[in-house]
Amino acid sequence: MIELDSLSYSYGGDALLRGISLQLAPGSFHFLTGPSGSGKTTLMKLCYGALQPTGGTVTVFGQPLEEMNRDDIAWLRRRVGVVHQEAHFLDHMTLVENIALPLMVSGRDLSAEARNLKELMAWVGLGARSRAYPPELSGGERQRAALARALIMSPEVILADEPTGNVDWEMSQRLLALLVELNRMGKTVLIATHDLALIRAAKSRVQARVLRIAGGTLQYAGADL
Ligand SMILES: Nc1ncnc2c1ncn2[C@@H]1O[C@H](COP(=O)(O)OP(=O)(O)OP(=O)(O)O)[C@@H](O)[C@H]1O
Repeated sequence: MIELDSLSYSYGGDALLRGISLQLAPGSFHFLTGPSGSGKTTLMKLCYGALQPTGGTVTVFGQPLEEMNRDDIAWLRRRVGVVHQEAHFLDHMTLVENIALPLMVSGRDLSAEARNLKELMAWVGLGARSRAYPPELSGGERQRAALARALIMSPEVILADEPTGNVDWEMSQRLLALLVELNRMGKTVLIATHDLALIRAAKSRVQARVLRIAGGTLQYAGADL
């Protein structure tokens, strides 16, 4: 589904990532951990075509990233839902309008999607907050809204960058439960997180592989986590 082969990446100076090979198989669940600044967000960006590798290859849905044109990248973005570390919303639009934005941009008929949208809002527990404006949301509501927006195009893969970054333990468990449920529905999930307690909590719920980036390379973390 997403395959990295001997990937390296540099923002201009020394290589940040070196010789990284990884396969995200359909339906798999991965955590990506590592120190701050180790390259977790960068690795995710390489997985959805926001960055091109400086060495090695990234293949997404069977197509090498380097051969993709703008239309291919747009197609890829519909199939890969990204929950960004800092979710940005348009403050003058309601929450439901923000979440529906990707549908509008891709020219979908919103009236035909209304039921899906309502179900999605309810599923993330924001049914009653649909008409709220982004500045009125709590941290946990923003994180769930970011997840809903990543899901609106029904992606097959979900890449979530610190999806529980600014929320308390109870809310992080709720977000984790949503991501585990998505995985049970067959979606491929990768979560970047510093939160080792979250990873431990997930172990009883889902068969997850834990990856760790350190010193530019990727290792599978041991059972001591
Ligand atoms: N656009 C950029 N230009 C130059 N350097 C960058 C850029 N984006 C990130 N970096 C640097 O690359 C390194 C890795 O950043 P990245 O955000 O991928 O790390 P991370 O592991 O996700 O960090 P954190 O856990 O703090 O979010 C950092 O040193 C960062 O300063």
